[in-house]
Amino acid sequence: MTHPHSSGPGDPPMAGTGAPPARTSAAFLADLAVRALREEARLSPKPGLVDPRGSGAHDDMDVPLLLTSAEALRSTFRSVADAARLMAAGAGLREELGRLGREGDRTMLRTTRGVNTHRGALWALGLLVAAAPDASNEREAARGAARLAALPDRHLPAGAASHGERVRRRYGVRGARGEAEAAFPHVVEVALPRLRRARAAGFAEGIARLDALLGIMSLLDDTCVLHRGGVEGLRVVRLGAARVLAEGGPGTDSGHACLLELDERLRARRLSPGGSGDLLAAALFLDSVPWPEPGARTVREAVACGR
Ligand SMILES: CC(C)(COP(=O)(O)OP(=O)(O)OC[C@H]1O[C@@H](n2cnc3c(N)ncnc32)[C@H](O)[C@@H]1O)[C@@H](O)C(=O)NCCC(=O)NCCS
Ligand SMILES: Nc1ncnc2c1ncn2[C@@H]1O[C@H](COP(=O)(O)OP(=O)(O)OP(=O)(O)O)[C@@H](O)[C@H]1O
Repeated sequence: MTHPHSSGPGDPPMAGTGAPPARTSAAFLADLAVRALREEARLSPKPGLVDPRGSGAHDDMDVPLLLTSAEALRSTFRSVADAARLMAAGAGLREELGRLGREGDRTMLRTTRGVNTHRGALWALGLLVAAAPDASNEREAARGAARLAALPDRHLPAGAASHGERVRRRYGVRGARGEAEAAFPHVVEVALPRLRRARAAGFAEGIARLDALLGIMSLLDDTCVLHRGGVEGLRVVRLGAARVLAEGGPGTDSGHACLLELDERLRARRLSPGGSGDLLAAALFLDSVPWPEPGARTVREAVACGR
């Protein structure tokens, strides 16, 4: 039996006023990235994550804060897309993206008064926004993003170790950088196929997105979870998500009940699968890019009208 309760896409077709910008313009790509963040935030019920029902496993975030943060990052995504248009995909662009990403991080923290709402999402979406115009499909975009991620950034500050850095050293996982350098396998091989399979099976969009999120959660070495709950916490998240899927997924009554149980468990243990939330947003972004018809070479070339 299918389950009707879940909220999904909530945005009108295109933000802004007047005529839509050219399909590859920086403003357009930034809009797709911000929209992906908004749609991830509004999707419900997400286990352990912030959603319209509340703060999930967090005590410093809610949906309005995520939406404000997403909007504040619009200009960063726009600058990222502009830089990618003007510079060849090499070391210079990598360093410029690093600079813009760190500036975006500061904008986020200023906007949220110090709360890390979107660090991981900015990293993933920033790289994908930079790579999308020179790709003809989502797989190529992920590979372009991986090439950028793997280039050295001489200006990366040596400062205090991040949570991710500590977790990587302690548990030997590769975290957000590893996911990008591997061309976002949890986005391209897990989330997008699940999204499409669930849609093709007739599930509502919100169910398809939850199914994609659970698919990521069941497999990802999420440094947010490892930081808060260690290996045992990661086991709870991964097995819990796999169980929801084994019960029939979020679109069935038993899968839905199992999902709500998992949500309670994650909230009680303060386990937030933030990395999975980021990668769902990355999948929604790639899913929304108007890739050219087969035969045309890239998004950029497919659209004659320039930026
Ligand atoms: C790579 C980043 C995310 C730092 O990662 P690090 O693990 O050291 O830091 P931190 O723990 O603070 O954040 C990592 C975030 O990634 C997400 N995440 C966690 N695990 C994973 C995973 N396995 N896969 C993907 N994302 C994950 C979570 O949201 C987490 O909060 C990034 O902030 C960075 O280095 N930025 C530099 C600016 C830059 O180069 N930007 C380029 C694009 S604009
Ligand atoms: N819906 C969501 N709810 C909460 N976090 C999300 C959501 N979507 C994505 N995230 C990601 O989760 C990360 C926040 O996780 P978290 O608060 O655990 O990080 P932290 O600041 O490193 O750790 P801590 O809060 O334990 O000090 C952000 O980088 C963000 O990109």
